[in-house]
Formats: sequence, structure tokens, C-alpha cells
Amino acid sequence: MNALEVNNVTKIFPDGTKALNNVSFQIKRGEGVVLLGHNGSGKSTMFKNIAGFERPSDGNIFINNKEITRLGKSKFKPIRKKLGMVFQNFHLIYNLSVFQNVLFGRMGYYRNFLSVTTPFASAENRERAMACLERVGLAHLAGRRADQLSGGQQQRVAIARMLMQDPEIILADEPIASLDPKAGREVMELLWEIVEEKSWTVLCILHQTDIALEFGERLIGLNKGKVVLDGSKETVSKQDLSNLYYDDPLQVNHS
Ligand SMILES: Nc1ncnc2c1ncn2[C@@H]1O[C@H](COP(=O)(O)OP(=O)(O)OP(=O)(O)O)[C@@H](O)[C@H]1O
Repeated sequence: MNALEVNNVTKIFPDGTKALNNVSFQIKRGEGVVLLGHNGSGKSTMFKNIAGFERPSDGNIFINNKEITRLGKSKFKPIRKKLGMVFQNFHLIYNLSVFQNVLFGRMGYYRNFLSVTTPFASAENRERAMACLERVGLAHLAGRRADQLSGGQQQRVAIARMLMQDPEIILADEPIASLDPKAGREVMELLWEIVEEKSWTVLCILHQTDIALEFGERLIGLNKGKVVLDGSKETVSKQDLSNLYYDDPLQVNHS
């Protein structure tokens, strides 16, 4: 079964910029896919359309076989609960504790956000939040303010928050772009370990082609809003990936 289906999606912004041009791909449940392409090739626009932050101008998107292309906010809410997101800049609430940030991962399950704040959270959610922090190796820092952590630790907190959410499909937008090579590799290893444990489906934007080849089961490349590469890691070469960063790469489709 497909976790994600993107069918002939085009996105034209009001100023006329065509960021996505007839993009199609399907991702099976449990598949780990890396999305690559140079700056401005349309990767973030693709994510925003999948996450429901923006709407395609044309085409359709299905999550777990349900069409989400033009769903209203309230109908999209239960679907978003199943979408875990990791961002380059972590998106933590920096003046709050690590523990509180992780508790917020459960927000999509309640009508009132107070239910996931430290004074009101249930014992079950507190225990769960601590277990998530333990899984990422940060239980000892639960009480520390999020802005007093290193970048690598902040991304681990974001991963713990995602564990708390208990999603099925992960959208990771350059999760290691703000980290040094060592911390970046550690975060990728942790993220992929958890993804495998949980059998999550992943679509991960990366700029580091070596890391992409190492972690991605399958690689999809965008150029000027079009899919120009789609193949398993066994069939995609380093050369295919570096060609992606030229203006007019050859179309490569290894299926
Ligand atoms: N809101 C917007 N209005 C107009 N054009 C936009 C808007 N958002 C993005 N674009 C344009 O759409 C194109 C694709 O942008 P997008 O951010 O998706 O690229 P990207 O591949 O994610 O780039 P990067 O690697 O730099 O994050 C670019 O030409 C960008 O300028």
C-alpha cells in the first residue's frame, strides 16, 4: 500500500513562479526516500503541499489512500497527526523546558493545548515523554531550557517530540543542515534507527549527496520543479546525483 501518492502536481505561485511542474511519485509504506535538488528546485514547496500548508494548483495528493489535496483545516487535522515533521531549525519553543517541548508532540490529540502542558498533562503522557527522551539519550536534560542545548541535542529533542506524536509518515526538511558533520551524522543515524524500529515511511530532503546515498533506500531528484531522477540507491550513482546540481540534467529513471 502507498503511504503517499503525488499525482501530476503543479504549483504556480500568484507571482507566476512555477515551483512544481507535473510532479508524480508514490512512496510505499515503510519506504525511506531522500529528496534532492539544488536551491529553488521545488523541494520545500513539495513538502508544504504534502503537509497541507499550501495547495497544489493542479494534480492530487493522497496520504494513506485518502485524498488531501483540497481538504479543509478540520478534516486535515487527523491526517496531520500522522505526519511527523523535522526541520532544519528544529522548531522548538526555546524558552521552555526540553520536557515541555516533548509533551507538545501530543498536542494533535487534544482540543485544548493545556492538556499537554506540564501542570495539566496526564501521568501517562508524562511517562511517555520521559520514555521518548530516554530513547534519544536526553532524559538527563529533561528540565533544561531548550535554548541551552547544542544543535545536535535540539534536533534530538525534536525527534523525541515526534516520537511522542506517534506519526506514520515523516517529512524531514534538511534535518542536518544546521549541524556539524559529526552531530549531523549522529542525528541521521538516530533518526533512521527509530524510523526502522517504528516502520515509519520517510521523505527526507537532504543536500549532502554522500549521506543521501548512504541512508536513502530510494532517491528522487527535482530540477526546476520536475522529477529528473527516481531510483533505488543501488541504481543511482554519485554522478547521477552530482548531475542533479547542473541546470539541465539528463532525465534518469531507474525503476
Ligand atoms: N510563496 C512563494 N511565492 C513565490 N515563489 C515562491 C514562493 N515560495 C517558493 N517560491 C519559489 O518557488 C521555487 C521553489 O522554491 P522551494 O523553496 O520549493 O525550493 P527548494 O528546492 O526547497 O530550495 P532550497 O533548497 O533553497 O530550500 C523557487 O523559485 C522559489 O523562489
